[in-house]
Amino acid sequence: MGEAPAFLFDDLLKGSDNGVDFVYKDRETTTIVGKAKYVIGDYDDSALSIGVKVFNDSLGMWVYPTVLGTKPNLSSDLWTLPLGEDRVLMIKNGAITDDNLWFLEVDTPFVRQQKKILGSSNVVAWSKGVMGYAGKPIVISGPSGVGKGTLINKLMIEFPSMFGFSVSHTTRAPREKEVNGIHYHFTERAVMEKEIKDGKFLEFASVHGNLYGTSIESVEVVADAGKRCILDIDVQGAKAVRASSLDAIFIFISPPSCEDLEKRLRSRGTETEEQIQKRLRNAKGELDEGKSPGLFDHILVNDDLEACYKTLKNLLGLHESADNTNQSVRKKIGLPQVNSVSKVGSKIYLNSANADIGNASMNSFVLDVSSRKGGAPGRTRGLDLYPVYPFGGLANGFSKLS
Ligand SMILES: Nc1ncnc2c1ncn2[C@@H]1O[C@H](COP(=O)(O)OP(=O)(O)OP(=O)(O)O)[C@@H](O)[C@H]1O
Ligand SMILES: Nc1nc2c(ncn2[C@@H]2O[C@H](COP(=O)(O)O)[C@@H](O)[C@H]2O)c(=O)[nH]1
Repeated sequence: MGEAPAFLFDDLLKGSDNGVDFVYKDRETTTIVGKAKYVIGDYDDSALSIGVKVFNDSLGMWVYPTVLGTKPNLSSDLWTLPLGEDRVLMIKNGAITDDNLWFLEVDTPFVRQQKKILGSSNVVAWSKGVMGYAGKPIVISGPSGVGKGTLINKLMIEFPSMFGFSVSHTTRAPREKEVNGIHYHFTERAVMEKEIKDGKFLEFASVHGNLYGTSIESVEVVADAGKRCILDIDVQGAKAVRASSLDAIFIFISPPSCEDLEKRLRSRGTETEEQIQKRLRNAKGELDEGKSPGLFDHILVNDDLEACYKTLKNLLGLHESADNTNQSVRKKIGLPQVNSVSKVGSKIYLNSANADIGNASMNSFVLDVSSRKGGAPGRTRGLDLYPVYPFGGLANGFSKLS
């Protein structure tokens, strides 16, 4: 039996409180967070996605912020409400299950970090809400040739529906068997630099003379597929991600010796002698940095490949060999057409116009955001949505996420 809502059903039907705003015909909602007023809607006829503008009190004018992350598609039937001091929750009425809950982050650690990078105080970021948890993203780092890619491939082959690879961008030339969009997004330096300036990257670094980076989209694409994201990035990138709001597990792969590392780089046969020397020189610094306190959660020595893979699986909690341990427990329930929204603590009560007091179980929903995790970049996980009877209690057959 669930917890009784701490209010009367009539309050729900009255709707708007706690800063909740609804749009149907006016085409935009207004939500006040702190001292700023955020207007969300489809006020721009030429746009394909939902627009955001902010009333800046100190300037006394409207500003159009840089909007990061995948933007929600247009909808003129929206609810918005503030969630704390750092984000706005947006509910798209009648949208498909995976597109109905969105968070506009206005002052989260990620947004603050991006404001610094972009040198602008007008930055916001969208993050799509998903039910349940997919496991935390995994950052795998270590010197070139240590076997990161080999270990990641083994995971992806054994657990294809659980893991997704974050496809990085790079300015280096493709190797013989590398495919654009699968191994990397191969790109021109000028294009990548422009995209970095536009705030499209979670992290980027100059590695062995080329530019490499993880775009926000590459992490989001994996999260959207309900998979756990694996990032293969260098130590500088790992540091940047550690400093970001991406809640990840950080694993450093170390070689048994520098001689073994050299042998592996040579046996791979993908680099020129000059490039091998450069990678080996850089490896020394990376091996020292790998030991930096607080940076990596786990350090694995990749001596015997099978033994190292087994240790990796154990620390990721993958004791079974079949791909049947999908940690994503996303519940797929659709929302009714919501006609009133009310917020009590971290629970948002959603009611349909068709609510029939006698049989309202499927018309009254609680969206519980108390176990919310993650956020931009990526997705906001850990949401729970369950139908309730108007005077308390969970509807039959549903359990709360715990
Ligand atoms: N434990 C191991 N023992 C021997 N060889 C290994 C081991 N692990 C990986 N290798 C081999 O070492 C070479 C380099 O491995 P891999 O390409 O996976 O390294 P990497 O860390 O991904 O390198 P980069 O950072 O340059 O992409 C490959 O030829 C691979 O087959
Ligand atoms: N900081 C980042 N480092 C990255 C990214 N993608 C890959 N890498 C690292 O670069 C080196 C070299 O890779 P290679 O494919 O040229 O051998 C290696 O250490 C990778 O981990 C990234 O997006 N960001």
